[in-house]
Amino acid sequence: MTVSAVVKTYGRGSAEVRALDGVSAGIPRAQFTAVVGPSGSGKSTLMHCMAGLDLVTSGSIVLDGVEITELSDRALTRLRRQSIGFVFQSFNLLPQRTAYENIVLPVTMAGGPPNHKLLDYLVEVLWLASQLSHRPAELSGGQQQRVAIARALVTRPAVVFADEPTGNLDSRTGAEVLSFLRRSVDDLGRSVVMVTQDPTSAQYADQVLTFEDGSVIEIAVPDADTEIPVVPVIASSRRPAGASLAGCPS
Ligand SMILES: Nc1ncnc2c1ncn2[C@@H]1O[C@H](COP(=O)(O)OP(=O)(O)OP(=O)(O)O)[C@@H](O)[C@H]1O
Repeated sequence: MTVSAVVKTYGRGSAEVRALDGVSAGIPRAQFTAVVGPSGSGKSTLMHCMAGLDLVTSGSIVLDGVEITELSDRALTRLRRQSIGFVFQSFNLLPQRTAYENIVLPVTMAGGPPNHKLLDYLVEVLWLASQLSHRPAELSGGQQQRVAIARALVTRPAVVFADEPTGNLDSRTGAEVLSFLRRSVDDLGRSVVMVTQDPTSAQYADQVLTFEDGSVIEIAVPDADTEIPVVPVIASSRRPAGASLAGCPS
């Protein structure tokens, strides 16, 4: 995904806010990109524009060769359903549906059957086997976020956008969630873009875009040899060697 000279303004005249002030950045395929910066610097606005949830004022955003800023509403909706997965701070699960129904919802809404090999894999690595029949209110925050990650990955999207995915979790549970996002890059070849205010979360990323006042002021590549925090079961290195998904359809 390539973002070129993107400007996004809200309001007019003296009330105009320039949320994005000519942002350019590459989002490499099958890599984990973290977007960091102070509150109000434009991180969420960029993510909403990249996900086709908000229109740019000017500039270009290309996903898999498609200029998404020129798509119709209908085409954008299709793009979001087929090519984009979302993970939100507040989980956004449907309260009346079970964990299983929430996970497969994007596939059933598109009229297709779920890919059972992928589904089995997601349920196993996200430790959800014993929670599938539970409703969200019966799950912990970490369990709900793991359901949301499975839901985001079940359509095999080109990009997963995660907006403060650990914001409502304690640090240990947050580390688990970050490890799962890391694995969705390493094991399933997904591209992940995560907005976060937490600098330690950015340690899980391959590249870190730092925002200030609507502009990217730094693009950094964290040291690949840096150890990231250890969480149970999941390996501690940036590229976990254990429990790989060999043979799992990506
Ligand atoms: N719908 C909107 N209408 C008007 N102004 C907006 C709107 N959305 C965002 N803004 C403004 O655009 C700027 C960037 O906001 P944005 O939410 O992208 O920042 P952020 O870095 O994601 O902040 P936070 O970390 O607090 O979520 C801010 O000045 C914000 O007030």
